[in-house]
Amino acid sequence: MRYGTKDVLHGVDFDVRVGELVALLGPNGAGKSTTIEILEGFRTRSDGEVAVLGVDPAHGDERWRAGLGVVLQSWRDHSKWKVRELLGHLGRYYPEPFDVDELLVLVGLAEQANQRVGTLSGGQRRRLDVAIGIVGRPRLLFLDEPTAGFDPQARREFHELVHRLVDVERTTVLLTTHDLAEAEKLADRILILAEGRIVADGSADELARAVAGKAEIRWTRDGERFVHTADEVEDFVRGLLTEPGEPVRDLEVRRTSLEDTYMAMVHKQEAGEP
Ligand SMILES: Nc1ncnc2c1ncn2[C@@H]1O[C@H](COP(=O)(O)OP(=O)(O)OP(=O)(O)O)[C@@H](O)[C@H]1O
Repeated sequence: MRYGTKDVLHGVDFDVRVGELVALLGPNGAGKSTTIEILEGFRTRSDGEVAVLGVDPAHGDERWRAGLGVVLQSWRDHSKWKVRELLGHLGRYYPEPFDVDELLVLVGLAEQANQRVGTLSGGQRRRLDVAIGIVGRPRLLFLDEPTAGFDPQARREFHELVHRLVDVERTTVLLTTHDLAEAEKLADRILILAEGRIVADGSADELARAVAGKAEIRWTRDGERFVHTADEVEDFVRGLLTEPGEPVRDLEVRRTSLEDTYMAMVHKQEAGEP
């Protein structure tokens, strides 16, 4: 993808399977929004091939668009509407919308059904954004930094909602986030984008193993603290526990975190390493 004379995406090539939740990670300016906007049909690509629900987004019609869910911060324009009325109204634009009461329960807004949008809390408004994004029962949902600004409780509730959408509705989700714990918790697969290229593609575990297969093992024995890195954790721990001598205490096994992996992958790309 090129803006003017500047190429911002290079050979970005990936497939998302039905029912999969894929997280797109990357530093600021990596090209996440550009990628998502091309897939949503909001931005015309300068080159390459794209198919979303079997259709080129540059030529997607109304029916195609009805299969997509896009979560925008749209509530601000609707502050005088009551929650139930707004969802009922928006649902009429789709061929097979959610039943409004079912949707309110799904997103956890049943108690706020008759409240005006302008009186909802930040977390409740974000749930309403999601409800608006999914009112047409999309097959594919785009979530762009969905929990930015959430408190821990609202974040947890939002994660449960996304899990329900994937498990119960079989919705396919493409999510961007800067929250690595969120990606690790939600995503079946993680794509890391750096400088417009995909530098990693796999589950959180697979990515961690690709960077460093080792795990760090810590323990205390006879009042002394020990740290060791090992490839074969189970073998090492079994040996440790069956060794004669003082008992092992405070045993901890720490795998490479997604943050370690992410930093290593992005740094490698930025340093121009193969
Ligand atoms: N309309 C535009 N015209 C020119 N350049 C643009 C335009 N939109 C984005 N860019 C450039 O394209 C690159 C990718 O931007 P993009 O917004 O896709 O990144 P991002 O990964 O979503 O970043 P962030 O995490 O900051 O949201 C950046 O270098 C940005 O400056």
